[in-house]
Amino acid sequence: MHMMVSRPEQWVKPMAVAGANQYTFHLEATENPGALIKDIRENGMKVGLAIKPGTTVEYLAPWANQIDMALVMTVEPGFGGQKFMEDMMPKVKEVFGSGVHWLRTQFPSLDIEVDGGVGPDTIHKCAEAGANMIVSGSAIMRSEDPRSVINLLRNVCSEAAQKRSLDR
Ligand SMILES: O=C(CO)[C@H](O)[C@H](O)COP(=O)(O)O
Repeated sequence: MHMMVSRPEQWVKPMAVAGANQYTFHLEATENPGALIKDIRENGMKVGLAIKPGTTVEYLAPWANQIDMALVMTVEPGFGGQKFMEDMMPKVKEVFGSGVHWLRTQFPSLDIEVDGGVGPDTIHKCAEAGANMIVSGSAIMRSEDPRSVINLLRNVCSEAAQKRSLDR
């Protein structure tokens, strides 16, 4: 579950009771991420931690060893159909030339999800940066052939992951 809500603390137990196996909350929405991570684990769920475009990845990094998935939003949260923000990709990967390496390099086994504006035109950027989980709404729902779009998105991510593991 991606809980795009304020006060995410209040929904942990209800979501666990409803059968959720992962609870993703927004870093910006809580004053105590550590306590919330502990509570989610104690309720038997995996932990996802999301950051909005305006939040730098340095705020997420201290929690990266305690979570299962980092979610880098590539649009402002709110609604589907927005334009993919390519300038979020350095949060996932390396900024060429600067020597700064981010999530995929520092946390090779972390699940990294991108959400917003992801489709056939933008998936290569996400996959090459190192995202291995994606959310895609409009690109699939507005397609005349959703199945082929899903297959394409899946294949591009798998091939990039395979290439990364061979390069290591
Ligand atoms: O919930 C979202 C933003 O708040 C998602 O980005 C959205 O549902 C994904 O849709 P799209 O692929 O059209 O960006």
